[in-house]
Amino acid sequence: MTIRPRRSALYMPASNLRAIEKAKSLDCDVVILDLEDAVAPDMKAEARANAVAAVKAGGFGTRELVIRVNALDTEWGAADLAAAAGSGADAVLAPKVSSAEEVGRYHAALSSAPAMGFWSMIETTRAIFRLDAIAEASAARPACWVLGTNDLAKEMGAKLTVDRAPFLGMMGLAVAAAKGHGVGVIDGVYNVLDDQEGLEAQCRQAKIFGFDGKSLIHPKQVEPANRLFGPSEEEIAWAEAAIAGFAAPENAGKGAIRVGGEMVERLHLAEAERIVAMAKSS
Ligand SMILES: CC(C)(COP(=O)(O)OP(=O)(O)OC[C@H]1O[C@@H](n2cnc3c(N)ncnc32)[C@H](O)[C@@H]1OP(=O)(O)O)[C@@H](O)C(=O)NCCC(=O)NCCSC(=O)C[C@H](O)C(=O)O
Ligand SMILES: [Mg+2]
Repeated sequence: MTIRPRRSALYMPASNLRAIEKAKSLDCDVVILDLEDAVAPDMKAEARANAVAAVKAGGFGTRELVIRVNALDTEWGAADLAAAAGSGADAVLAPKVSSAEEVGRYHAALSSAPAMGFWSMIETTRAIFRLDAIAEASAARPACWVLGTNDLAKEMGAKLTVDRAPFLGMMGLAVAAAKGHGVGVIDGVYNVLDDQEGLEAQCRQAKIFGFDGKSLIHPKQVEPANRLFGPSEEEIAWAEAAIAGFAAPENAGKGAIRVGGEMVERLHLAEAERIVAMAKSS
C-alpha cells in the first residue's frame, strides 16, 4: 500500500515570492499556492503568473502542489482555471464549492487536464447540507476536501474557539461524506500564530475525527501537524500486533482476536495496514 501523506497543507499567497521559495525547504506534505482570499484584487494577475511559474520551475520535491483558484463566478475564475490546468500542478482547489453541479462545472473547465486532481473548499452552509452529493461528484477525479472554518464562521455568525464547538457536527459529517466516496479530507486552519497549544489541541481533535491532516498558514505550524497526524509509536505497535495476530496460524479463520487488552476484528486490518504504510511513507 502506498500512501501520500497530507498531514500538513501549507497555504501561502501566490503574490508572495519569498514564501513560495521558502516552501521548498519546509517539511509540509502539501503546498497550496493561493490566488483567492490571501491575494488583493490588484495582485490577482501577478499571483496567477507566479503560481504557474513556480509549479513549472519545480523544486518542491515530493510535496503535493495545489493551486487555489478564485471561484468560477468571479472575474478571475476562468483565467485562473485555464492557467492552473496548464501548469502541471497536482490539483486545483476551488473555494466555496456548494453543490454537485458546481463540481461538474469545474471538472468541465479542467477537461484539458484529465489527470489533474480537483479539490474543494467545504466552507459554505449550503455545502454542509449537500455533502454526500458533492463527495459523489468529486470522486470522478482525484479529490480532496479542505474545510474552510473562517468562511463557515463568517456565514454562521459563529465564533472560532479552540474547541470548535459550533463546527463539531459538520466536521464529523464532512469526514463521513468524504471517506464514504474515497475523497481525502483536510481540517481547517488555526488563525492564531503564537498559540502552539491551541494548534496542537485542534490537530489532536481533527485526527480523532478522521481528518487526514490540517491546513496551515505559517511554517511553524508544520512540525506539530506532521507529528500529531502521523502515526504515534503506540498506534504503530498496535497495528503491527494486529497484523501479526491475524497472520498467526492459530488465528486462521477467526474474525476477532485479543491484541493486548483489546478486541481486534478483521475489519480493523485495513486501518492497521494504513497506519504501517503511513509510518513507512512519512
Ligand atoms: C499570517 C502571515 C501574514 C504572517 O506573516 P509574517 O508575520 O510576515 O510571518 P513571519 O515574519 O513570522 O514569517 C517568518 C518566515 O516565514 C515565511 N512565511 C510566513 N508565512 C509563510 C507561509 N504561509 N508559507 C511559506 N513561508 C511563510 C516568511 O516569508 C518568513 O520567511 P523569511 O523571511 O525567509 O524568514 C503569513 O504567515 C501568511 O501570509 N500566511 C498565509 C496566509 C494565507 O495564505 N491565507 C489564505 C489561506 S487561509 C484561508 O483562506 C482559510 C479558508 O479559506 C477559510 O475560510 O477558513
Ligand atoms: Mg475561505
